[in-house]
Amino acid sequence: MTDIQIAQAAKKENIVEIAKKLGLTEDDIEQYGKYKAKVNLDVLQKSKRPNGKLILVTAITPTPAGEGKSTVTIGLTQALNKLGKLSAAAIREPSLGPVFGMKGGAAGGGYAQVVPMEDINLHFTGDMHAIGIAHNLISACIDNHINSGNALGIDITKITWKRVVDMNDRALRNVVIGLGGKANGYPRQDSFQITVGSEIMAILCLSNSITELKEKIKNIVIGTSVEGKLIKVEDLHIEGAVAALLKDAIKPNLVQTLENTPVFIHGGPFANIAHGCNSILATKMALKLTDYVVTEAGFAADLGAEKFIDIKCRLGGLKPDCAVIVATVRALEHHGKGDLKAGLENLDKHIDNIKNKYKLPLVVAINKFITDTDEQIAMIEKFCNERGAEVSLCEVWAKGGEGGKDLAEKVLRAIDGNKTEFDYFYDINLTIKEKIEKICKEIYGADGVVFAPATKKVFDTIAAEGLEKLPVCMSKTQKSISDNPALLGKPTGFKVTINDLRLAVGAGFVIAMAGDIIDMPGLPKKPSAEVIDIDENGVISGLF
Ligand SMILES: Nc1ncnc2c1ncn2[C@@H]1O[C@H](COP(=O)(O)OP(=O)(O)O)[C@@H](O)[C@H]1O
Ligand SMILES: O=COP(=O)(O)O
Repeated sequence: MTDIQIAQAAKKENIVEIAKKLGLTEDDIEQYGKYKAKVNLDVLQKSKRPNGKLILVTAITPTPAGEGKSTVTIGLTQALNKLGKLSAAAIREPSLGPVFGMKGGAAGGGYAQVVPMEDINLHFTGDMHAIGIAHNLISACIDNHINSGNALGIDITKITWKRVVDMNDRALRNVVIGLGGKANGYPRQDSFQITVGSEIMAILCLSNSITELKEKIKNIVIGTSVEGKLIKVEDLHIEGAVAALLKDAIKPNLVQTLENTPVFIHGGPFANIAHGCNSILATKMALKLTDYVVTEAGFAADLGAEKFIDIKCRLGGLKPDCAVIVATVRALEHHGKGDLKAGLENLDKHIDNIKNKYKLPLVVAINKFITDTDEQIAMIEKFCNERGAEVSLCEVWAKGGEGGKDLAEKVLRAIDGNKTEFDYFYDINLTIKEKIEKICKEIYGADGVVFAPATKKVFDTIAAEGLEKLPVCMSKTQKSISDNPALLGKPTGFKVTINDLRLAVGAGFVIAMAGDIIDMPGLPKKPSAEVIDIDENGVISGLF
């Protein structure tokens, strides 16, 4: 059976029953049909439970299909519940870009899925659309302000705020707007990014309250004036309207796994162009209501995990208790150019980073595919044992929670035996340049960093505006630990090139654009859109 067939055959429980497992009543949730709900933020104050433990699921450097972080995250929370532990997953909402592109959905796979998967992978509860409209309201107000006399003196060649759409559409990377004469405004170059790369998405994911959400929106920098002054959303007096559009989106969503265990889904930033983690609010809510929260951060440990620690945990006051690194035979063979043993060096680097840089106890989860042989699995297990890394053969895709019990037991032991004192990877008092250099040298293994001439002006602004103490959001390819997609395995002898810096003052970080990373993906030659369909009864097919 395909993922969607398994999901559609699932025996779902009414979302009120799932909420009850968390000690929530119908007054604590706002139902979106029988199987979806939003959870009211006051639950965070009402729950008197001590915080649960936080487990981060990350991965080795993935193939384009992904190596199973969402699948293992969902399977692990299913397994913990099977062991009698009250556990919830906290994951990101899928973007329509990959759903209609190549990668497919992000609701797990096999017998480790969140349901209703077609809702979750399509419009869900509308958060992605709300985030997009909130973002584009700012864009419309910028052009309207300029068209109405430009009292702020916005330099139309230095507007850094783009427009968004939640779709992979390369044709929108560089556009000209305002054509057709005076009645239509004024012509200027503009650009679209995919909604999940929007600073509004980051703000929604990194806010601890609606008050903080509004404050962050006020601080969004949209560009500079002709005198070089930073122009912020508050200068346009629209932060209230932008926040109002997010009145429902700010509330975390509650759904369930195939085994009727609770899952929070909230926010969906990619981890190559953005910080790659689900929201602080959903994670805090899950921690308040359960004993073990399993969350995931996008792509590999050099991207999502680093930003989970240095951005999400730092801004949310969160402390992870254990990390799971998902490894697969196919990805390791990919890194070894067909030679699994050679590809193990990629796993080696990620184990080193998590153990010695992020200082977290870890378990390697071998996400078993039906094509894997016993010899291949044994080779990975032997490598981990020699490395002193705990390892578990994870079969949650094929067996659901039952296939994740060994992993769950090893994670519980790793948490109980954890003696390390968690700390962020870098000192926030370093300069932005020092933070970038520390990440590139120690996490990526670079010999050094080259800053393109275009970054100098931004560094000057960072210094002049007192922004040095912000965290850094590294934006780079997910295909390599370096900034060069062609460098597989554990690259050495390379430098990282920072081509651009962007001020995400609202979200609270500086984005460092490394290599040729772009924030509007394109569709593949054969997009998944060609196989997705709906029948007369409204049954969707082709989603995966
Ligand atoms: N063990 C497995 N066997 C077969 N397919 C799998 C397995 N694990 C994951 N997949 C599939 O691989 C794709 C990526 O899995 P996903 O969990 O979304 O990865 P990630 O979250 O790391 O991107 C999905 O289509 C999923 O169904
Ligand atoms: O941002 C990317 O996330 P995945 O690794 O789940 O595709």
